[in-house]
Amino acid sequence: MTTSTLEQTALAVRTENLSVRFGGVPALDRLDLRLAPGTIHGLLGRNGSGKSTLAATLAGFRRPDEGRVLVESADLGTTQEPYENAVVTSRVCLIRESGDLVDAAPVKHVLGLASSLRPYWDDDLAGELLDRFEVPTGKKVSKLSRGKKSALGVVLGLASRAPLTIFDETYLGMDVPSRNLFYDVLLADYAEVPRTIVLSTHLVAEVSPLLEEVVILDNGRLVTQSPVDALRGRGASIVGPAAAVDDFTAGFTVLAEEKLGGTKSTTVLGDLDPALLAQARQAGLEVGPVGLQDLFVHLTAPTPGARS
Ligand SMILES: Nc1ncnc2c1ncn2[C@@H]1O[C@H](COP(=O)(O)OP(=O)(O)OP(=O)(O)O)[C@@H](O)[C@H]1O
Repeated sequence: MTTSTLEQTALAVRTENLSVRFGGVPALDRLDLRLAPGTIHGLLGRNGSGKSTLAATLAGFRRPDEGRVLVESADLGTTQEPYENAVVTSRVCLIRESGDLVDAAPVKHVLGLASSLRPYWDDDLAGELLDRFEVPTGKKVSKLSRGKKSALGVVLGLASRAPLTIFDETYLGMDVPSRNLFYDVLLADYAEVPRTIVLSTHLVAEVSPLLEEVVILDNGRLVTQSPVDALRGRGASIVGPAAAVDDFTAGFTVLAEEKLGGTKSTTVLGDLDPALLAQARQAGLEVGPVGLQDLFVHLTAPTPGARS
């Protein structure tokens, strides 16, 4: 399969009024989302916000209680729903933290199964990644450490080259060097074979450099969906002499503050117009975009009376 053919297959996803309930309690509450094809999306939310439920529903593992999930691609022809739809599910790869791996099976068999089931599977990539993550292919899955199980999940997800690939906290079990390797290989392979990728996580600071668009959930509801740049433009970080920073940021909603000696960095919410930017420069202050993590914490902060 050539790269241009693969570009034709990148799946666009949308949800309409999507709700999923457990025992009558909504885990997803009337979500209207759009995931652009050929884009790396961050699916962000605090614990219990509905990320895994959404990931499973997008992948066709769950039937919506209300509303629907719709996917389309240039080569699919028609818009289709993933649930109980083999044509769509062969194009979607969901890798969960649990791994969904048969513990008794040797790693080699898991790879053989993936290669036979996944139409876009790339054996060379799988081999290269297994080497780089040092996953022992002769062992049974049950004998792998947590980190190596996660690495195997990452290999399965990337080598599947599925038009919609979803990593649901897959890499949590991996140590920092392995996670960094994951981010590097993900970006490199995405550049080679563009597809729709969803990274579900609460490690916001760590994954933010990879993301092009984000969906933020809170208590099953959509807080915001936005390109990362637009989101980061919703605030600013002001750095400079502490007193000057305090003067300048008085009256703004402060998201975060950090002080080192006489220098302070304050992150504020709000649009800084050109006049304010000029004023900041005159006061010797540096103005940068807001960190995604600061915005995330602000946007998902508990509000009095909110459902727990
Ligand atoms: N199988 C289930 N049975 C009952 N309730 C469930 C089930 N799965 C999820 N829930 C509930 O649905 C809500 C959303 O859970 P979900 O696992 O989707 O959130 P999450 O954002 O992935 O959380 P985390 O970051 O902690 O993994 C939670 O209130 C959770 O308790």
